[in-house]
Amino acid sequence: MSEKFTTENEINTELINLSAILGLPKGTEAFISDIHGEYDEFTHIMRNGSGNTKQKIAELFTGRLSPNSQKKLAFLIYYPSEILEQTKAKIKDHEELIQWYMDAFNNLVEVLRYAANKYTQSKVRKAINPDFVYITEELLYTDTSSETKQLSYQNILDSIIKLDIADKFIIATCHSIQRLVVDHVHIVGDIYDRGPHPDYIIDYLSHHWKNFDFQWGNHDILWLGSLAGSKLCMLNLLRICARYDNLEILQDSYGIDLTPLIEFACAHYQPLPGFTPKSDTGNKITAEDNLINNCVQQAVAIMQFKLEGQAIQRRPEFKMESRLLLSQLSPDRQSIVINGTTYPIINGCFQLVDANNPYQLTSNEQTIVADLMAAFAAAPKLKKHITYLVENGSMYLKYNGNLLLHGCVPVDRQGKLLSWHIQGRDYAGQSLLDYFDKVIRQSLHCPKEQQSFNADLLWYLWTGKMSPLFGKDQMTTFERYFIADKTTHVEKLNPYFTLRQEEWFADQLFKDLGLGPDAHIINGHTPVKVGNSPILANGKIFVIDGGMSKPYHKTTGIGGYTLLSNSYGLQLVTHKPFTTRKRAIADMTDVVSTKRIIEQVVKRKRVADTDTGKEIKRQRDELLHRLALLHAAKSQTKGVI
Ligand SMILES: O=P(O)(O)OC[C@H]1O[C@](O)(COP(=O)(O)O)[C@@H](O)[C@@H]1O
Ligand SMILES: [Mn+2]
Repeated sequence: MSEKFTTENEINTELINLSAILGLPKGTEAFISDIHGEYDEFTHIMRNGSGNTKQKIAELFTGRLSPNSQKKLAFLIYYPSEILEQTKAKIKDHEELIQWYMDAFNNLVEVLRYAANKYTQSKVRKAINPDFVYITEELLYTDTSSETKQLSYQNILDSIIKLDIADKFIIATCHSIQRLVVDHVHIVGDIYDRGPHPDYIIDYLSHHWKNFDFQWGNHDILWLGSLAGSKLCMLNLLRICARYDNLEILQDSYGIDLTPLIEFACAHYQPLPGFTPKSDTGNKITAEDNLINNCVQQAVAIMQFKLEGQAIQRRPEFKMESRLLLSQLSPDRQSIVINGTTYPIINGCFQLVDANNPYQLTSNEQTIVADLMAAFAAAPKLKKHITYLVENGSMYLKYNGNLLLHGCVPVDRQGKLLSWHIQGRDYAGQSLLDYFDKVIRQSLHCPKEQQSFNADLLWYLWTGKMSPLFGKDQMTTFERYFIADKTTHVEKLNPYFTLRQEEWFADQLFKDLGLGPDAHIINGHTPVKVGNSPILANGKIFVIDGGMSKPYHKTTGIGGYTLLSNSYGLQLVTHKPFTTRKRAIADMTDVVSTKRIIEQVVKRKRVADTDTGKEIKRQRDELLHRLALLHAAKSQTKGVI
């Protein structure tokens, strides 16, 4: 601002502009979590403004458009290219098509005007395709009550059709509406893993969306960690990619050559039932991919367990000795002793584990891991995406008085903050979150230090007991592969997850974390099962795991939840499971099933009541000060004369 607004006139104009913004209603924030690479489902939610567009259409058109026509209009806004194509294939009569275009223009401009009324004209202009700014503004701000204006409005619409830019205009207007119905998007973690296209999600956000932020999830940490020099993060993500039939993300999207790994895996391992990959797309996995995924998963899991053993021994402060499992195997590898109990081994694949030195990689394994690390570090698109995730993300975020955090704040059974002693200091609550945040940024800044403390700490963030992003006492990956007895698979959640039902606990957390009494905490991470409520602690804590991960639909029974915060309060949106984009368009299935009002404020919230408002007020004070200086200088000059 320092160079701008120097003359009295400029300052006055900006002061008027800022006051106008402060008086506008607060923009709508959407909270989405656990997208897990489900790009189509994620964009479906973004396209429908997390249910907001449908609501705006109903508010505007009930009594004028039938429910079915409202749905058609909504789908035109969500998927303009596809709906245009469908419509043109159906309507053969020219006159009828012209009428369809006219109706579409009018309806879309009306929705755009309604969505835009919360913003300044300059903000709306930024949401309009530059090719159509003039036309759109003419249509948007024309008062059609006068006869001459009506004629000019009609002429514009006629010209759009005659000039053959009707389709382009419709598509651009629909995109502008999509951009305006939600003002700010928060992604509360886990963009990566399991689903096919986290890469598209990052691309989409970087190209289409200005106002958003990420709070990292434990799965995102694996990707950040891989670039920060953690072999363990890389091996974990590779194993998950193979488990979910998604090695393509590495090979095709990020250009990482997995051929040596695949050849190695297929040469040393035979398919085993416990390593059968899960299909995320619903498509049948080919026999060849089945074999590759199965063997790669085994090869990588074994390297992971070996290097985990080394890290646990290297870092006694992590207190993870109970996870040293390879050394607990019987000499014949047919059984294992855990906590004094002997369990038979299933899916055993320990042929490359040296009984005398179980945590040592073979020389082939060492080469494979080193080459993969180098390939990850040299993949430009991966680097770009991860840098984007780091620069626009954080461990947690305080925004408009609320706290956004993927997992939990580690506490004991009484709800007292648990303290972690690391690198000579104690960290708890916010200082623990800040500590991890700092380490992440540092490690990505100097990613070369493999085996470094920071790299190990990133792996700890994935799987350690004091990790706010994981929030469980242990990750039982080994037991889940190799032991049939399900009691060994249990991962105990931190007491936070039970206590967060209680209002007193929420109030206490607000105090501990420096939040106001009207705050909310928004978490992701744990899928909400049917019958359980995502609204906890009397509406002070929300779990909005989007439940988008397809293999998890069985657990949740629904698609998941998102949360909206607008100028009137908070609304919880329930989504039905999403199948495919094609099916969603063909059946016009709006995945939004219900919208529940959680909290309604008596006084509508304005921009002045938000964090942006605070910044604007700061700017206003600076300008007022500048103006006072100008006035003082002026009166001094007058005095001299
Ligand atoms: O369903 P999968 O692929 O076996 O994954 C289970 C593992 O994922 C985790 O739940 C972590 O992932 P989430 O953050 O998605 O919960 C582990 O605690 C668990 O061991
Ligand atoms: Mn998670």
